Amino acid sequence: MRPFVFINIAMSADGKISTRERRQVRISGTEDFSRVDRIKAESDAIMVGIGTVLADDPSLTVKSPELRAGRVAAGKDEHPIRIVVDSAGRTPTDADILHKGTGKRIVAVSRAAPRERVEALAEHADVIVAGDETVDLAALLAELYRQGVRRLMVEGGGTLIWTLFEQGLVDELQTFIGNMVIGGKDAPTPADGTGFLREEDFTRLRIIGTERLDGGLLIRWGVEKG
Ligand SMILES: NC(=O)C1=CN([C@@H]2O[C@H](COP(=O)(O)OP(=O)(O)OC[C@H]3O[C@@H](n4cnc5c(N)ncnc54)[C@H](O)[C@@H]3O)[C@@H](O)[C@H]2O)C=CC1
Ligand SMILES: Nc1nc(O)c(N)c(N[C@@H]2O[C@H](COP(=O)(O)O)[C@@H](O)[C@H]2O)n1
Repeated sequence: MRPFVFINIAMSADGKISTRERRQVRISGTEDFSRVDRIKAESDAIMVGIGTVLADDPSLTVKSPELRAGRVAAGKDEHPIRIVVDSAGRTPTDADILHKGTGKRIVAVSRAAPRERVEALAEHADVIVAGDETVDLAALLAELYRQGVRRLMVEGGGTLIWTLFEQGLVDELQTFIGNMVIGGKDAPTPADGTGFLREEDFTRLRIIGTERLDGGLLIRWGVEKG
């Protein structure tokens, strides 16, 4: 068993999620950031890859006091569990995700992570070991389910999202398309990694909702199970 896994990603009209220098840029406007805050508050956990932590230093906290209060009234922590997928245990111990806001954090590492890094991270987060060289995502999701996570939001970046699609571990994709062009053949996209080669392997999607926001477009896609 695994949680319901949905991805939320903001990309430019030309399909980039940041600049070629991997510098975080504002693609969403206030309307989309409010929506992101809502779907974050509705999730049990929120997950990013180590590339996103190193590039953006996100806190992944719920920003609205009303949404945080709603979670507490429902008997939950103020913020969803925050998870970093980090094979080698490279998360900086002063990263915002480990310090901003209350509640549980998880760093998922592989068995190849140096012991001193695991020990340092264990002072700030629960450490889950899954996989030999890279984090075994299916095993991680099974463990999260065992710990009570039923709804998991994935915020990026492109490498983690690609692997989740490659392994058939995604149920829904929410793509916000902002009204700008970023350009650059090396700028990250929503699903990087190696990509599929054969048409029969492509992940097939169906539109389950659309909405105009911030001069751009939100598309919600369901993943066709085949
Ligand atoms: N516009 C948006 O909504 C968002 C944009 N971003 C952007 O994405 C970029 C970061 O993306 P990436 O560099 O691709 O990093 P990423 O956040 O996808 O992390 C990838 C890293 O996770 C680790 N990892 C461990 N096990 C793994 C597994 N089984 N599968 C995949 N990865 C595994 C590896 O070290 C891998 O290099 C930044 O430029 C950031 O600004 C990130 C989040 C949201
Ligand atoms: N939804 C969305 N729109 C954008 O325009 C973005 N640049 C991002 N980036 C993601 O948001 C994270 C920031 O989280 P905190 O505000 O620190 O909680 C960042 O790391 C990206 O994952 N997202």
